[in-house]
Amino acid sequence: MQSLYLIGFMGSGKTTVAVELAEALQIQVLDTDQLIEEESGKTIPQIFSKEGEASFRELEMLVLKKTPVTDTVIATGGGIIERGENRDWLKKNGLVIFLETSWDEIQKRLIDDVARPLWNNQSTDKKALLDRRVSKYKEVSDIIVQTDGKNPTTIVKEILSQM
Ligand SMILES: Nc1ncnc2c1ncn2[C@@H]1O[C@H](COP(=O)(O)OP(=O)(O)OP(=O)(O)O)[C@@H](O)[C@H]1O
Ligand SMILES: O=C(O)C1=C[C@@H](O)[C@@H](O)[C@H](O)C1
Ligand SMILES: [Mg+2]
Repeated sequence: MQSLYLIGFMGSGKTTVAVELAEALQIQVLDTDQLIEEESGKTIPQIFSKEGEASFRELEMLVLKKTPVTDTVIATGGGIIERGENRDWLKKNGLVIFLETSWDEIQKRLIDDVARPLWNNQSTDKKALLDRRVSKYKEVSDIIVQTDGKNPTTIVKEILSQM
């Protein structure tokens, strides 16, 4: 089967849901953020602080294009859709699932987060970033699941019912 790519904003649950979806389908799971950290030998906050966001986006594109296009669930980073090249690649190669999550819900989920450099950057307007990205997530998605107030098991069931 075609690989399943989970997309959505920080805190939408891509990493969490990917594990459970892969388990349900009995296929492997990958996460582009984890692959970037493994390949670079650095954490995401280190890459952002030492090399900058542009360098992170370059690594992210290279990692995305190396992901297996069959039999895998792949959690992506929240900004994977920022590059047109990535959007084109996702549309061509994957079954893309958008975990749509409201601003209020995202704020609740990430209240204690310290690992997401953009979330923790006081000069970034996160609400504006979400608003700007929503149309890009929708542009590439084959399936959209609303996640507010639902647990990962329910979200997985809804994904499977739409496949
Ligand atoms: N459906 C859910 N309901 C409540 N909390 C959730 C749900 N899904 C994930 N969470 C929690 O929200 C936080 C963020 O989840 P997760 O890391 O899976 O998001 P993500 O979409 O992978 O974010 P990122 O884009 O930064 O990688 C975690 O603390 C996780 O436990
Ligand atoms: O939304 C984003 O731009 C990001 C989300 C995370 O998954 C990581 O990819 C990184 O922290 C950037
Ligand atoms: Mg994640």
